[in-house]
Amino acid sequence: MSLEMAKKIAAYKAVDDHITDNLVVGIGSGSTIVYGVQRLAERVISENLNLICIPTSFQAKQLILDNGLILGELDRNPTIDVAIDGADECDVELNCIKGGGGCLLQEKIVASCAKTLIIVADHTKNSEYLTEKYKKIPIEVTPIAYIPIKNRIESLFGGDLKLRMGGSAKAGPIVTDNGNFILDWFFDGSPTTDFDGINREIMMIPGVVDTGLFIGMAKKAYFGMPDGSVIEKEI
Ligand SMILES: O=C(CO)[C@H](O)[C@H](O)COP(=O)(O)O
Repeated sequence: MSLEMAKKIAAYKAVDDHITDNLVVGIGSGSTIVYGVQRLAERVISENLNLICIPTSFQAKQLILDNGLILGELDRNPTIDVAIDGADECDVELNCIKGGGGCLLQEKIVASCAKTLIIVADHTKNSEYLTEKYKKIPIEVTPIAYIPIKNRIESLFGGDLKLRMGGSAKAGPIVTDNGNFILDWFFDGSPTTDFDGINREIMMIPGVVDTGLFIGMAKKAYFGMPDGSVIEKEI
């Protein structure tokens, strides 16, 4: 089974297991959630569900609108029943690295407002510990502070921070939905690395807006497997 199909079966199962009528639903960002929104839209039509969807990015907002779902906002719906989102890596305790798509800030805000955060991913994201396979931790920063933050993190913890560039699609650095930069921290952790402590220290550095370390936030993860099965991990 292709990676795309693995993403799809994970997202479909998560939506089928967790979505019922009259919920406020957080909609994540990335390629896997696209299938989740497809399934939501199918079920809204076939079961006449009443759902309000809260986006985690410009992409998520467009997905909600393009699929004919009801767009909500945190001002009106600050409590979210269930948020469904992808991840770049997810460890045995369901701690995650997110932000590969550059949307980590709104993703973390929405996750923090959700009673339940569900992760949907293909099997390549399922790890023992963070940075086992995915070797970078995205950090959203205020543009004027990116060099001091880079220097500070490198001297505190080592590794190498690189400003995420737009490549051929954009000259210069990418700018997030919130007008910030992303520093990708290339860092090799181990099963004993204290990512919770590291996250807390990084969050204290002036100019850091948020990190892609989602510690203790997810309750359940669905991983689509090459054989067509879906592995479920729950805390
Ligand atoms: O955190 C994210 C975006 O900021 C995504 O959820 C993460 O990158 C996973 O994306 P995909 O579903 O494409 O693998």
